[in-house]
Amino acid sequence: MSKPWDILRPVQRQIQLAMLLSGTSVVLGLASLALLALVLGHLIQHPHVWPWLPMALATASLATSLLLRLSAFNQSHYAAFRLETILRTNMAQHLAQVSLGHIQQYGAGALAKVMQDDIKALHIFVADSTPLYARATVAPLCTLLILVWLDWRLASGAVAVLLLGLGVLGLAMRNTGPMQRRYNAARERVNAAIVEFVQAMPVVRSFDTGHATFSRYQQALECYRKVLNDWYQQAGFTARYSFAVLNPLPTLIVLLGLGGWLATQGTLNFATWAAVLLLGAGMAEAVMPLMALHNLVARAKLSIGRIQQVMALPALPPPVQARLPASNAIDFESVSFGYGADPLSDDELALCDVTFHAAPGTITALVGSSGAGKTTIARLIPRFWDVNAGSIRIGGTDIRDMTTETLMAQVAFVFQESFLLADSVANNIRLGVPEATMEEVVAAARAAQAHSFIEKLPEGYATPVGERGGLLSGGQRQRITIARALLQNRPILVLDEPTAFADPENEAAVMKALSALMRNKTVMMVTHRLSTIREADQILVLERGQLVENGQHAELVTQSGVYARLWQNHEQAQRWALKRQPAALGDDDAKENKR
Ligand SMILES: Nc1ncnc2c1ncn2[C@@H]1O[C@H](COP(=O)(O)OP(=O)(O)OP(=O)(O)O)[C@@H](O)[C@H]1O
Repeated sequence: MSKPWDILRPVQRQIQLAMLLSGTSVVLGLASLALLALVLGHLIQHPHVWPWLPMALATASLATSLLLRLSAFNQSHYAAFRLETILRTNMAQHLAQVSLGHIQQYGAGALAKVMQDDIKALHIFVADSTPLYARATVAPLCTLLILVWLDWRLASGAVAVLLLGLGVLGLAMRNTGPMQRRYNAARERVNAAIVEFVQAMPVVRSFDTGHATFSRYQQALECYRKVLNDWYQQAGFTARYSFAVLNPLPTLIVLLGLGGWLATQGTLNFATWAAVLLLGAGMAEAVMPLMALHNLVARAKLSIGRIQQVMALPALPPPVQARLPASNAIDFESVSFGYGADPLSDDELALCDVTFHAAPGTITALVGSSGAGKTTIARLIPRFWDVNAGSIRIGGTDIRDMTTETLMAQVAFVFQESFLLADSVANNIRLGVPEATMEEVVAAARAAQAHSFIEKLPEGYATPVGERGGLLSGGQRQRITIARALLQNRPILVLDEPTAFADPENEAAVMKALSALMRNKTVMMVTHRLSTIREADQILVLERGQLVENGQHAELVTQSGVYARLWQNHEQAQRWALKRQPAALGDDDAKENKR
């Protein structure tokens, strides 16, 4: 991984310029004070001659100092905006290359937080801290040089106060490393608890009125308060003591006392004394921002670490020589795949030596118990992950030899959870086919059994669907996703439990929509509902990552294998449901009779 500050390289020049401007502004500010001291000395010696030139120079350098300070902040803010844009663009471009599996594993929420909060934190760091850093180092150093040049004895007095303040500051910051880490960890926990509390609210409330997540949030808050308390107790007193020492008053008292004594000894003239007082009073105070900067640097490093972690997510290797598929057939050949660190160890294999052929225009159903590997097969086709052994081919071409664009032009997906953008219904259907006309959108919606409910929405096709489609029901969201896939009209269709979140009323509509979508396509369909796959051209039965049976319903059901068992269970469940119905009716009748 690259060094932390490498991330600032694209705006390095601008940051350097901002620091140079800020440093020069400090020097000019000090020069204006030195000139004022000269004016004072001149007026004491020649009270009737107004020193126009030094006055004019002092005013000019003060004005230039202010202007430079302003433009230093302008530069650092421009650099921050530029850096923010560059990082967000780079990250978005990189994430577009990263396999979907890695993105899923990192977590959408965590990724959004890095893209949003950490890049923003870096923006604030570059905008505010860089000119401040130049000021906090250049100001005390230049002041010291001028003081030594003016009078080394007074300079020693001011340095003594500065060293005392720095010593106390050092004590206050002595344990900041571990403390800072504890503080950051506690802050992260509070943030995570807030996100969990808000995101899980609809689910959690129905179970425990939000009490459990709220108490997790409170615990995180309590831990945060404790860390702050400890930090305050450990460093608070010394920090306040160092602030008291570094403030201008102690330096002023030392310079006044020492200067007064030297003046009475006749070894210090008034003009020099006045200059030292004017310049030296602020010397110790000028280092104070260093403490805040120390914390800001630590926080910026944490943000940079997370940004670099995201940028280090491995991108899918591009094909050496891009090839096109010759047909819409899908072939798995001796595919093995594991999610773990040692993917090919037997314990970690999610798929083991899976081989099958799905002919163009046929429906292949994937069945098996939970965790058997059905979803893994579905997700390997769009390269959520790359296989660890064997190969997957579409139309005879290994999917690793296709560009992402070629692969995506072949395959459309409908997953359990349908993802909708916070946009209008029409634009959600158009996703991936932005040039589609309104007629085409409506035709797709009609075929997906979505037209009639869309028409009843307040603004029809222009109705916003809300964040992640939250204003629609599960079945409605699913039918919009199906309309989207219909419009995309890609020759291969991967369906992963597409009716999982549809209520019984919607399920029939979703199934009807799906049959329109599946027409003339090569379909891979993961499902637990065996009733929906009786007509499939082939059924692949998986058990613990292995393909144990392969055939049509009629033949598989007669073998006394896994499918026959699954089918028996399915039939039993159906009979149980049918038996329950009259019983339930009976219960109601009984209640009715009682009334
Ligand atoms: N992202 C992941 N990271 C690590 N392991 C995973 C991941 N996804 C699935 N697995 C594991 O891989 C195996 C196969 O999972 P898969 O989701 O393919 O099964 P499935 O047959 O679709 O199950 P279900 O019917 O419950 O959805 C399981 O042991 C599962 O725990």
